[in-house]
Amino acid sequence: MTIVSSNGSSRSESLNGNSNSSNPLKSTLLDQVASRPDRNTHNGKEAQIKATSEAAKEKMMEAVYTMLESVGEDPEREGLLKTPKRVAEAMEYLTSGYNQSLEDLVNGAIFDEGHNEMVLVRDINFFSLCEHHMLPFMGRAHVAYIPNQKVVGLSKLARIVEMYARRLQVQERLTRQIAEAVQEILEPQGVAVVMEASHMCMSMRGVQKPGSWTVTSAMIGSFQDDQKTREEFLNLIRHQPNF
Ligand SMILES: Nc1nc2c(ncn2[C@@H]2O[C@H](COP(=O)(O)OP(=O)(O)OP(=O)(O)O)[C@@H](O)[C@H]2O)c(=O)[nH]1
Ligand SMILES: [Zn+2]
Repeated sequence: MTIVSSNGSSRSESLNGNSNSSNPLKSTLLDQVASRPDRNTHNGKEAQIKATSEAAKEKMMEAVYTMLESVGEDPEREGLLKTPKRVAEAMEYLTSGYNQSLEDLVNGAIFDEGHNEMVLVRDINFFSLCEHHMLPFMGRAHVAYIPNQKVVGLSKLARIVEMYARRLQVQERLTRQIAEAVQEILEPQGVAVVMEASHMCMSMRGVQKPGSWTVTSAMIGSFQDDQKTREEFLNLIRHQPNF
């Protein structure tokens, strides 16, 4: 369920899971992943995910040069001479999540601890780009899971957020991809992800509502099926730490 709150005013308490809780978890997830590729399909085929090549970088620089001309600037003036290169490098970094894989990122940091209580990493800052305007949206992610004996290195949860955020995204898909990735690597009893973000395409332009923020959630397994577990998670992400 997605909650959109304008100017921080009306954050709802009722983050419910979606309606497919009766299906076997694994096959449901596989179906969901298959029907929700990282990038839009093109002519029915999934786009190839590959590292930015030198040729691609050159094309990006040419495009920036053209944009500078198109806004009436002189791309040859001193202050703008290096701008196409800078923008191309910035874009390469901001979309670097396309070149990462879950396997490399986790790097085997999965430990059999026999721990079965909730693990939550809160307030993971993230920056992403919306796929509609290629403008930033940024905020905080909260990622929790209830282990099934196995736990993952804590930093890996933040790295998963980072990998999917460094792509062209919509917030709902980003939230779901993070939850599915944790499900895939750990097969835990449940996963919950909440993301709170502010979209520059709604602040700097368009509807121009600075201060509005969007909350999205993805709940899997026990977080979806058990209201108490979900409430415990929601209370924990609201709790103010004393340090
Ligand atoms: N659901 C969702 N929508 C998003 C996200 N990021 C941007 N958008 C929206 O994508 C929509 C694109 O709408 P369009 O009408 O095609 O584009 P537009 O004319 O630029 O729309 P406005 O932003 O309303 O000016 C806008 O409503 C954006 O607010 C996101 O992460 N999730
Ligand atoms: Zn946008």
